[in-house]
Amino acid sequence: MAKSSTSDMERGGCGEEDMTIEEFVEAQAHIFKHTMNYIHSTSLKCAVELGIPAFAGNEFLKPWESFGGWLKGGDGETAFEVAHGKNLWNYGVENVEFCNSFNASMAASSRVMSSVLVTKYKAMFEGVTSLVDVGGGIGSMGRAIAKAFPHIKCSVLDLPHVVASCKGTENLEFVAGDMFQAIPSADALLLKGILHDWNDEDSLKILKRCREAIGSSEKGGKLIILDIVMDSKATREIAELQLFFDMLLMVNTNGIERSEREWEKLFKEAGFTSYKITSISSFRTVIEAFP
Ligand SMILES: C[S@@+](CC[C@H](N)C(=O)[O-])C[C@H]1O[C@@H](n2cnc3c(N)ncnc32)[C@H](O)[C@@H]1O
Repeated sequence: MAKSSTSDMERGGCGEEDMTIEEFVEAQAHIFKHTMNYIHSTSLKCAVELGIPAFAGNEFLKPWESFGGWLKGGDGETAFEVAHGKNLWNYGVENVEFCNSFNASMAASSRVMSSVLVTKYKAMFEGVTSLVDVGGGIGSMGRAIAKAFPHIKCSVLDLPHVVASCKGTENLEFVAGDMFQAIPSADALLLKGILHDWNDEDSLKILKRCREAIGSSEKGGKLIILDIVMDSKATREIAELQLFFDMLLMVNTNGIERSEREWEKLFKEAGFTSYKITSISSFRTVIEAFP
């Protein structure tokens, strides 16, 4: 769910034509409460996999106070920006403790997911000799792939302040950069929890850079995207959890959780011709996209 224009929101927005903003916020609060109950009832491992600890700090609670005003058309691209004066990624440049704690939570989530990916779904890496983890944080996923597949040359691309003190290994290197500007060429690009952080316009820019980066791969190249695919047939609990993440993204990053139809549209516009969806848990999905 992305922020609609003010007039859209005032008309009810978000496909709920006769909902007022107050009713909308109330409905979101309801989902939030149920989701918290669900998370409480799941294992710690599940909460870590979902990256929940990353969103439990004060920095992520404060934007909710600005949420109502922001929805009504307040300044700032996100409620996070209203609360902190900067977007999430720029805020991390100067707030080292916050940045470290966010990166550590993401790394913990990637540790849980990578162990499943490199064992149960190792076929996805067949024929791959080089891979870039785009927005790969401090390299938890990259390290697991480099270790499991020593023949794959792995790179982790992230913002300079994130990778500044990360050390590589024989087949793992860290690249400081901006995925909107350039992505190193490779047979495969992995994007975990990246595209859902951005609206369609920005996601398309990233996908076009990805398309360029795999363009010269002799093997044809592919993207391995780990994100959510919103599913209208999901159980109520899972649907609420997915909507909860959709709200977290709307409040903090101007991102969106997408349905298959929305993913497909983005892939087509970015020059990908086919894709394959594999559900790896009740909540998370891998989408392989091919040029
Ligand atoms: C939600 S985190 C996901 C991290 C990692 N993929 C994972 O799941 O553990 C998003 C990542 O994108 C990075 N990022 C944000 N803007 C970026 C940019 N312009 N270029 C490269 N990385 C960026 C952030 O620093 C952060 O590490």
